Amino acid sequence: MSHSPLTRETVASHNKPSDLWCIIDHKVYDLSDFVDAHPGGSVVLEQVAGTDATTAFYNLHRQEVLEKYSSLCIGTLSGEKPEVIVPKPGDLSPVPYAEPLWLREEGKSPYFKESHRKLQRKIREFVDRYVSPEAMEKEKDGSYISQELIDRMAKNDMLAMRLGPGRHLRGKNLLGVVKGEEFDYLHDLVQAQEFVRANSRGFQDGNMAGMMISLTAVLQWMGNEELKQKVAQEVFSGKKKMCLAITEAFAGSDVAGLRTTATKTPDGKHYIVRGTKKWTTNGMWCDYFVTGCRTDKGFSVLLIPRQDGVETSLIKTSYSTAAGTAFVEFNDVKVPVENLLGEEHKGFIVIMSNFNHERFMMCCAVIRFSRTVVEECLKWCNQRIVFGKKLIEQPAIRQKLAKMISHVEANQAWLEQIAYQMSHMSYAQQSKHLGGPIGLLKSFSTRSAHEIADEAVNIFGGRGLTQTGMGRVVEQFHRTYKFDAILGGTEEILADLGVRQAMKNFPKSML
Ligand code: HEM
Repeated sequence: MSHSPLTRETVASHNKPSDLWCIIDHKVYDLSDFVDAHPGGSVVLEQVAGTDATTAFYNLHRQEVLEKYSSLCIGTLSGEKPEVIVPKPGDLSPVPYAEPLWLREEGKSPYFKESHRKLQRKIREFVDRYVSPEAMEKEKDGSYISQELIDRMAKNDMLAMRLGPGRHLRGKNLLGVVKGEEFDYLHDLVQAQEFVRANSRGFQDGNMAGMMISLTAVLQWMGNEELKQKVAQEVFSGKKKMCLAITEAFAGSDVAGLRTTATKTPDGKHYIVRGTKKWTTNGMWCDYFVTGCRTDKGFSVLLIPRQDGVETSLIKTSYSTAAGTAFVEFNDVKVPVENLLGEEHKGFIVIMSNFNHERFMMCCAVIRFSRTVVEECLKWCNQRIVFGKKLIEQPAIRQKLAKMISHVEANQAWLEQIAYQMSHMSYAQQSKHLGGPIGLLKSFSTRSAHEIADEAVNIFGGRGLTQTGMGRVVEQFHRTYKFDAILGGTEEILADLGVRQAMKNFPKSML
């Protein structure tokens, strides 16, 4: 920090490549030692040497660049005040439409009560402080989630919370603001949407998505109570990791086409599992695989611990390898019969039982990520100057934004309504009445994501195709939104499910 008062005149005198200062948002930056390291080159900095470069800077950079390089700042201009809002961990975004309506200062909601608001604040701060920095790093270098973050989440019951409401939360005081017994699907929506704000799609799945879709099967269907408690404790405490291994190269949704076999040993004490699985999220580092197998009279689900004969290799997909997506091979793996989940040959129901929750989580996520893309576009359009005016001043751009905002708000409203219904229905009622609507919402919200990604890239131009800099989030969304359209049931299958379920409940008489 400089000790003498900083004035615009003093800054103007530091206008040479070897002595280069400039002003950004009323703050003075000494760029003399940074000129040669600047990713945008030295020439552009020399062009603004000694001047107020605020407009030029925000036309090309994200605010986070200034936070990263804060050491270059030597002080604030005497008598002036910075105007740019720098968010603190936990803050809501001041950008219109960047938060769902219920979260805005003026926002009311028939659904969200004080405990939802309290939980939202706690999780936002946690994500800003601990999840986002790691997520950005891992998304980039493709390495896996740290044990430190897993431990931190486990300590705060966040792993258990992410399985949704249920008996596993009994007796817990979640983040000190919600009793486990009171945690409903609106709390669930809150936690899911807050975690997505780390804006790292591969890491988002790398952050225990495998556990979210597999441990439920163990809790609900494992017959041996002692083994169930042991495994649940290991996973909720973050000591062991679990994933769901159903899809194969041969078959995805078509379970009848699976080729992994589980054959009982003559003494009836074990199964011998042989086969392969593909696109197993988190498979690279998991200790347990909830695995779909063909048994002699049908389909069965087994909890397979990692052991000799289980091999995992990394599959590179469009998102980061931080998700740990694996090709899994079971080469004559011996599994005790106690590890069977549900009844032998009746495994379909075991797999089906978590579909609604999984898809609901995916809706929460893709709708929240779509909203962030809208926020990015609004910020960019307000910041970017082309043909002498801000992008937002172009009517064609405003049309695009209007469409994107409408998709997000409509989907969020539908999502909240479904979460409310889920909170007031038994598991059986949910299965009967909500499988279709959740399927339709997932299908529709990923179609919306398609529209939003398309418009966002057009708005950002080349930056929407560039993995660093201003368009980073838009580029990533455009590259990865298809994960939500494919995983957990494709758009077509889910749209069809929505209509078929409606027809099942159709009155018998002609209307
Ligand atoms: C404190 C001052 C500055 C810092 C720390 C800084 C840092 C950076 C960084 C990290 C990048 C890489 C892209 C990104 O992450 O956004 C970049 C790119 C760039 N910078 Fe700067 N910069 C500064 C000031 C300026 C100014 C004043 C100008 C121009 C007038 C400028 C022009 C550019 C250009 C043209 C690029 C390439 C951007 C693109 O292709 O989108 N920079 N800068």
